[in-house]
Amino acid sequence: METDRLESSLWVGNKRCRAVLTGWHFNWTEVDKKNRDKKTISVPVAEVVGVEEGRVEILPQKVVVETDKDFTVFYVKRSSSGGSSGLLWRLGRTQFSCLSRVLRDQWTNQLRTVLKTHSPLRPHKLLVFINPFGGKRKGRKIYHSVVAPLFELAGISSHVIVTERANQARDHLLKKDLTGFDGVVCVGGDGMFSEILHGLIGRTQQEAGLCENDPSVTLQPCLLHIGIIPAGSTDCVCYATVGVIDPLTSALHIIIGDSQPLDVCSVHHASALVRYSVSMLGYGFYGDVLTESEKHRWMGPLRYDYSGTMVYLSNRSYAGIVQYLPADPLLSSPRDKTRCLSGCSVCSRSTEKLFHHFSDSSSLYSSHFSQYSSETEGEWMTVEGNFRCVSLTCMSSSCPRSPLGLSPSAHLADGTGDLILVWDTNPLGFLKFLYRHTSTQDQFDLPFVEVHRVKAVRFCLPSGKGEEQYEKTGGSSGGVDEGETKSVETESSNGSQQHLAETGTRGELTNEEKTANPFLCGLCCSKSPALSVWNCDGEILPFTDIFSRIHGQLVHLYARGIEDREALHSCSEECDKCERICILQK
Ligand SMILES: CCCCCCCCCCCCC/C=C/[C@@H](O)[C@H](COP(=O)(O)O)NC(=O)CCCCCCCCCCCCCCC
Ligand SMILES: Nc1ncnc2c1ncn2[C@@H]1O[C@H](COP(=O)(O)OP(=O)(O)O)[C@@H](O)[C@H]1O
Ligand SMILES: [Ca+2]
Repeated sequence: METDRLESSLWVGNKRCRAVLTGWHFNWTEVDKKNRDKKTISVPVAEVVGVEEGRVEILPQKVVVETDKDFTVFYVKRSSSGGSSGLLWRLGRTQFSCLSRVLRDQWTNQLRTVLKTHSPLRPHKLLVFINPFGGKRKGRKIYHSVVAPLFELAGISSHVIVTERANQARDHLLKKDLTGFDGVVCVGGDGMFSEILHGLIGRTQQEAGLCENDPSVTLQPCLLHIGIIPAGSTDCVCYATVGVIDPLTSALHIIIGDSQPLDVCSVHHASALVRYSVSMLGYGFYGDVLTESEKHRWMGPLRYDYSGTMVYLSNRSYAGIVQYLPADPLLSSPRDKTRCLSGCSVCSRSTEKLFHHFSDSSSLYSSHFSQYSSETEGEWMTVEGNFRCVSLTCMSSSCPRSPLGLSPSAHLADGTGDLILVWDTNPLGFLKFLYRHTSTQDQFDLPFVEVHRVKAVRFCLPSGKGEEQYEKTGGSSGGVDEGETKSVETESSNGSQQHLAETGTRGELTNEEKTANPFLCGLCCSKSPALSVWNCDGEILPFTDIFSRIHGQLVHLYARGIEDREALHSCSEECDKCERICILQK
């Protein structure tokens, strides 16, 4: 790396500094200070955003003062982020003065060369889709005032498309020429991200000659990276992969070419692909919340709180049979209280398994489709009963509404998902479950909740009951069968079934609770199970019977996972102890 090294005196304001550029870091230290006060500021080359000749400002407005001996370096600077779990990134800026123009040019050229050679994933050309109607309808403004100036500074050229209809971005990615693009950026919410996801996965499989409808196929990972500039309602994918909802932070992750692999869940019905999901595939409560919220789109992001309250008050439960293929319990567990953070070791181990130790996963799933198959890898579990909700998430699905998410210990890229089963319970119990999502209290530590780390899931309505036998949303048509039971079974994948246990419906009100709260009793005792829909990352699915499977690391985002705040020093300004520039508050 010695050829990349450059060292000289530079001035920052009226202070003389010794500046050193190696292949990995750009450091400057004030030289005239007494030894103990000496402070080195060190910026990893990977986090340099851009270098400009002269004295330059970019945000909030571009101001350039052209001079011969000055240059300005822009880089990532961290700051604490209020209530969110991750770190906010800001644009750090330092102006340097040199003794001569020749030295100035040497610094700017060398910095640019090092950037090119040591940050291979930085994008040069991006395809940007803006949903002008997402969230609070600020997508266009956010892109043009915050993101575009930074892309220009970083020398990224972008082709911008403001969408005029739903699915335009998906169709573009499926059909149009994508030559020369390094990545695709969506400015919008989870729905917009989902369009990009479908477009890119579909395009990649088309080009690889693979059939997406076959659930046993090992899908081809997408080469183009996806960037998300949050401008939606839930923004769960952004929050769960970056830790904050902040367009500037996300733009900086895109510029420096961060890379975060992400698991994707495919959803099939009757041997055809229905959709892909990354955040939440939810039946019951979340399905009904989505159905209700679509009627109130005009409320913007608040529609979910309003609809959530309405659906909660309607107090429904939903019957179903859930089958799941557990993941290896030795690798991790949804209740191990760990969190998937930047550089997560569970995800790294899974990268090795997925890509260096190639095995044909089709045998795992084919057994479930072909009853004649003799494959016996994995053992399917079966449960049946009445649920408040059944959710599958292949990441934590944290969002501002729920800072730790649906499954706080889920991993972004471990090739598994977490299946959360909330059995029918009394209204107070279910409220407790929901409310725990807003705090650090464990939502799985309730007697009517189960969570399983899984590789695949199947759901269907109880046998003999067609959809027509249920009331679509919330009608009450008689009492719950008093002696109702749920059953837990295992099924070896060659088809034989083995009965394991039988337990009564959980979560009924105790007599004391009934006396104390006749309203709740009235709410809870009069409904028969209802029929719901699947909420797949904010889209309603047209089928209730589904098969779903997790595809490890199918796409890559311009992100790096949530940075651990504790791992950074708590310094009040630029800090020589950190490898990074941080401005965390004490
Ligand atoms: C009492 C407080 C309860 C708070 C419960 C919070 C649970 C939050 C779980 C969030 C999981 C998010 C998964 C992400 C899904 C998104 O892909 C997807 C699409 O997003 P987009 O519109 O940005 O495109 N979003 C959604 O489907 C929204 C799901 C949101 C559910 C929120 C439910 C709020 C419930 C409020 C219940 C209040 C009961 C009060 C009783 C008096
Ligand atoms: N120009 C458009 N007009 C109408 N719908 C659109 C347009 N562009 C995208 N969409 C759709 O809008 C839906 C919601 O978008 P999203 O950006 O996720 O916002 P929100 O988070 O508020 O739901 C997505 O499913 C997307 O397909
Ligand atoms: Ca996962």
